[in-house]
Amino acid sequence: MISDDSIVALSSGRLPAGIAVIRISGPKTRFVVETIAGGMVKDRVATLRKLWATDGSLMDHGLVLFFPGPTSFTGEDVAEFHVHGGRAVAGRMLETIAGFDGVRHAEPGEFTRRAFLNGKLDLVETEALADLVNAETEAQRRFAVQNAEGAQSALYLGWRRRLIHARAMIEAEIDFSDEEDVPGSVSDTVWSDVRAMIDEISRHIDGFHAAEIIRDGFEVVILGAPNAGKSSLFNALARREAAIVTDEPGTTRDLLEVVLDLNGVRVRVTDTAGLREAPGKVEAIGIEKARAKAHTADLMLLLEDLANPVAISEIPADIPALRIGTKVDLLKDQRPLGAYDAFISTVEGTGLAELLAEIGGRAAAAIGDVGDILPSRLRHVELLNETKRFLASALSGEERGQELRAEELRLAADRLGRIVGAVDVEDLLDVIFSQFCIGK
Ligand SMILES: Nc1nc2c(ncn2[C@@H]2O[C@H](COP(=O)(O)OP(=O)(O)OP(=O)(O)O)[C@@H](O)[C@H]2O)c(=O)[nH]1
Repeated sequence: MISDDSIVALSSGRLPAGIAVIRISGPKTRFVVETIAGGMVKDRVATLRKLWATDGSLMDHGLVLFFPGPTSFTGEDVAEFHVHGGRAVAGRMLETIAGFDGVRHAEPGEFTRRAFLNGKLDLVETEALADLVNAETEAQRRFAVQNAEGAQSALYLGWRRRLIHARAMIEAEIDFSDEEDVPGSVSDTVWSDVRAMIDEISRHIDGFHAAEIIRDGFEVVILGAPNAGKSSLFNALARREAAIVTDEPGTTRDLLEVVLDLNGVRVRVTDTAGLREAPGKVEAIGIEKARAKAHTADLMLLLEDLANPVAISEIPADIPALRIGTKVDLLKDQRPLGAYDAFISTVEGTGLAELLAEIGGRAAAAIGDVGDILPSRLRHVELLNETKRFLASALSGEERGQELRAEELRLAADRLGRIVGAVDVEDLLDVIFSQFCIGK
């Protein structure tokens, strides 16, 4: 599909910078290059040219690259101008190019949208490309790059192919059921493959939590009685870990969050209000929030002041926890009573590096092998669950007859097709492309 209009945008980052890359895609690309660069350049070869405005004045001196469609990123003619990364230079270039008849400024994600519409990328690869552009940690980058290269799509398309094959076999069996030469075992083979596929899809869906951790972070919640030393530990973790990704705003007064990058894995640590029978209303709300937050944790750090141990109650039993004895410096020669997983002193710095290593190890274990192919969006999980439901229904529906079972296989394959965008996805496009920045 070739668009009528051409689009232009600044495709590189914030200015000023060493170089700014201005990209144009669409039918007017060739004409714009000829006009601005004083003639065409060789396909796919970087060429240094003087760049002229339409009034004949010199705008800059830069590299020009021309990628003829359909073998370009968008599938259309595409050109890039690599100019000096000053605001005025980029501004003048953009204004000049967008001033050509039939050329306009691009919407966010519009280059990628054209690539999708021209069959250069499927929907899952498009989502992975958005993840790659937004990746902040090494795990996020590794996860996104393999999916952008098509690993996740290949898995879904593989299942879809097997289902299409299964359906063809069942339909052949229906058509030739009177004839002697269709062996009865065909149907057995088909249904045992469908059963195997249900297991494979279930295992794949189980990996979604790992994908969520890669993307949103491993959730660590610090809990303990008032004065147990929670805020001191929180501050120490925030300061000790050099690679803080962001200090996320939007946290409430009583839940404070810091985001760490531990060996390439995003880890979110939340400090909570001290747990006790609250005397006041405001504190009671804070304590409620702390308890609610504990339920969403991947790991709880349960802090107890060794000099004044107060065990905390009503902690979720099914969430992994580390029981941590704090203020170990105050103990001097006494031995701590009770079983603790770690001892720390934020005053002397004892035990903090070990604790960080333990948290980092657990976060890494939670995401498993980054090479695993996981569903990366809730959208994928929902469609995979529908696929599974149709398959389970087809598998157990012997009494309904082969025609209906074959139809359920078709519906299952259709859901897989929707994940990669091979079937009917118009309604999703605006949502997906709004995740991109302008120029991508
Ligand atoms: N000696 C010693 N004192 C500590 C240590 N950690 C914290 N404290 C002190 O213990 C007191 C309480 O520390 P916080 O970190 O504010 O404790 P908290 O659990 O956040 O307290 P709330 O906000 O009331 O829930 C402060 O006076 C700290 O200076 C430590 O490792 N050693």
